[in-house]
Amino acid sequence: ARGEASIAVSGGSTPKAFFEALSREAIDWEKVTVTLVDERFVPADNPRSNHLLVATHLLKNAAANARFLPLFSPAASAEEAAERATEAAAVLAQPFDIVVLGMGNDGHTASFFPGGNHLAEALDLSLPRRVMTMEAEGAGETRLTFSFSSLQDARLLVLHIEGAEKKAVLQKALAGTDEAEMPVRAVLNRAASPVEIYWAP
Ligand SMILES: O=C(O)[C@H](O)[C@@H](O)[C@H](O)[C@H](O)COP(=O)(O)O
Repeated sequence: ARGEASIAVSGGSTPKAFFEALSREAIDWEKVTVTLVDERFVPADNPRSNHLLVATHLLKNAAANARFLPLFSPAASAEEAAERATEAAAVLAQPFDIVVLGMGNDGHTASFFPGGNHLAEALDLSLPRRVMTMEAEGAGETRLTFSFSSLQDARLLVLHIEGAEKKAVLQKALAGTDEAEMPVRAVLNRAASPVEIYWAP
């Protein structure tokens, strides 16, 4: 419809089967830009890299022709890499056509972790679309993440989760409003776009 499309996907273990299936979809992938909701601040050859995950499971078959916009770059600091990613992402039409979020058992989504050093800022809708850094107890390495303002008005906003434990975590998130405790609540309660929840056993 617009001659191009963008999709921001999450990393972690949940999306692998989804990526494998999507990679075989016969669409005009050369008009699609794939990017990441968030990334670990590691190079693409590091097993913790979400770029590596997407390259392995999605950017192949029909989807090999898609454009990919990484968040990581070998900058002197995560902050510098975040600034570069923000500039690179600015060429994409806004809002994202599709955003696919995961959720951790601690109620994080993207890299919006409970206790994250930039969590309040990340969830502040008065701040512009950007890629920013995040550090938190449960995050492992420093993260690069799109802000909530970048993600919350996607034309299609999806929360993709699997298993009984995450179903219980989702129920707990839906039962409360404290976003510092469970940052996924920002998506569930304040996103401009309706959230389509896909749960598999
Ligand atoms: O970089 C990441 O890890 C993801 O973006 C993160 O937000 C993920 O969606 C959740 O941690 C769920 O991960 P699992 O699918 O592995 O449970």
